[in-house]
Amino acid sequence: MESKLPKPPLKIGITGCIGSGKTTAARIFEALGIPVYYADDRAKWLMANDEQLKARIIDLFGPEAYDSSGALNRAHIAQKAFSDAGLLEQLNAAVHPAVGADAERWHKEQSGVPYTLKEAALLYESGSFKALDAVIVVSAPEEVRLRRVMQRDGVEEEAVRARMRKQMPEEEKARRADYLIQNDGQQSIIQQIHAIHQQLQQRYDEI
Ligand SMILES: CC(C)(COP(=O)(O)OP(=O)(O)OC[C@H]1O[C@@H](n2cnc3c(N)ncnc32)[C@H](O)[C@@H]1O)[C@@H](O)C(=O)NCCC(=O)NCCS
Ligand SMILES: Nc1ncnc2c1ncn2[C@@H]1O[C@H](COP(=O)(O)OP(=O)(O)OP(=O)(O)O)[C@@H](O)[C@H]1O
Repeated sequence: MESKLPKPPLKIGITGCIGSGKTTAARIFEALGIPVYYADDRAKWLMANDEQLKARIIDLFGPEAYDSSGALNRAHIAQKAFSDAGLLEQLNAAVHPAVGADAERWHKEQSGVPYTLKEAALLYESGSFKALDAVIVVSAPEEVRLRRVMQRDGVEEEAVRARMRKQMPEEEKARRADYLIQNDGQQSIIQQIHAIHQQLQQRYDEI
């Protein structure tokens, strides 16, 4: 007898430059019932809990990379990594494959939904977009992004610009996007997200 397995969900990514609003947008998709993998958060969890990754981070950043309770010293790592291109490259090379494998495991556990979302700042830069069916890019002008992050994190302009310099330019991401959300503060992202959600549901139905 022919058995019909339920179709696995599509793998969709959501990305954008620092402060574009990708986490804000991902939370709205989550409210529509879509499971979201938050790569930045998960990366930090893995960096604090995966013994092999921890050993590599101590190699790169010294024992100060963790405090006495074993928590990740984000400020120490950020200060060193974003001012030393070689070190950032080595950090990325250690963290990105671990996150990629973890995201794959997570996706396999999801069912009964038309698609899942992987929210990550560096989907294009890390190459992990290749494992996805489509990518949504959240876009906002640089000055808006800068202001939002300075306000959200209480940091100086230069700290944000140091991260901006390590990311693919906004225009390039927008050009590559399968779906684009404009989050310049002028147009409603809720309507845009709703429209993309419907298109993705349709895409799943047509597989
Ligand atoms: C340096 C760390 C500890 C700083 O932590 P912090 O809480 O301040 O930032 P968080 O991880 O939440 O990232 C905030 C934003 O910074 C930018 N950013 C983070 N890592 C990178 C990177 N490797 N390259 C460029 N931009 C980055 C992104 O826009 C990201 O959304 C952390 O960012 C890190 O470990 N980064 C390297 C691993 C990585 O690439 N993680 C992100 C995706 S898997
Ligand atoms: N349309 C908007 N109007 C006003 N504030 C917004 C809007 N979108 C996002 N923000 C605010 O801007 C800040 C950055 O948004 P968010 O954290 O979602 O960006 P992100 O792309 O995930 O950033 P990062 O790359 O640092 O992880 C947050 O404080 C968020 O509340």
